[in-house]
Amino acid sequence: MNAQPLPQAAAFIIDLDGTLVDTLGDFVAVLGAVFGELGLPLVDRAFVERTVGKGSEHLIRTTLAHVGAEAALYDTAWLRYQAHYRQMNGQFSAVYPGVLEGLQRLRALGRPMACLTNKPAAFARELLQRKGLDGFFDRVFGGDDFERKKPDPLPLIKTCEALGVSPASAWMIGDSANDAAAARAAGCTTVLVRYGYNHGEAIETVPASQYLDRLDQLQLPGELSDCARA
Ligand SMILES: O=C(O)COP(=O)(O)O
Ligand SMILES: [Mg+2]
Repeated sequence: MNAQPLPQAAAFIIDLDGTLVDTLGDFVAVLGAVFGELGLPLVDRAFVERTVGKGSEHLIRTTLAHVGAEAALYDTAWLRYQAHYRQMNGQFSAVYPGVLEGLQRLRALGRPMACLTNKPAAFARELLQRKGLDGFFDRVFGGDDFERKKPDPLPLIKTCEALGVSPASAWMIGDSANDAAAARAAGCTTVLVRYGYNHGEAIETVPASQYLDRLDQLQLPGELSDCARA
């Protein structure tokens, strides 16, 4: 139970991978294609699931290190990764149950909405469009739009600025400790989904105001019961 009343949500900022779309299949397919071309061992799905969420550069570097490849292969791997990702983006991905309904409900509230991901912005915009989710967002920002990525608060602070709201009145909905750390440091309210990728850790180890099994189960102030609050 939390004695502090939850702030009203003046804006919603929502993560992409692991929150709106299950993109693990895309990451596994793209890494498989790149590592196959480079003659490197392939990594399994569980490894990729633990490693996504901190941007493509981090994923490639960590995967190269994991298979014992030379770090000097990074530049080639990054170029091949982008080429394959462009081809496969969204092909092995699915929108999570409850996302469409949840976004429709939030959109109907008439408050500004942004998608904020560590994925490169071009891939993020293309994926949202391919999955029919682009129309819900006033702004979409990716990992290469700002100087630093989540868990740094900068992307959230800049997104709030772009939406014209203060961080203290914005709600960040994500799937990982990365999202929560950025939200906490920016001063946003944190909501976490239980079904995404939290670096191999149980999501409820990460402090949040609400944990959701589906996006359409988000409870807004006025609807919140004490037990729904962390
Ligand atoms: O690491 C990525 O590429 C994407 O991560 P995010 O959408 O969960 O921020
Ligand atoms: Mg995520």
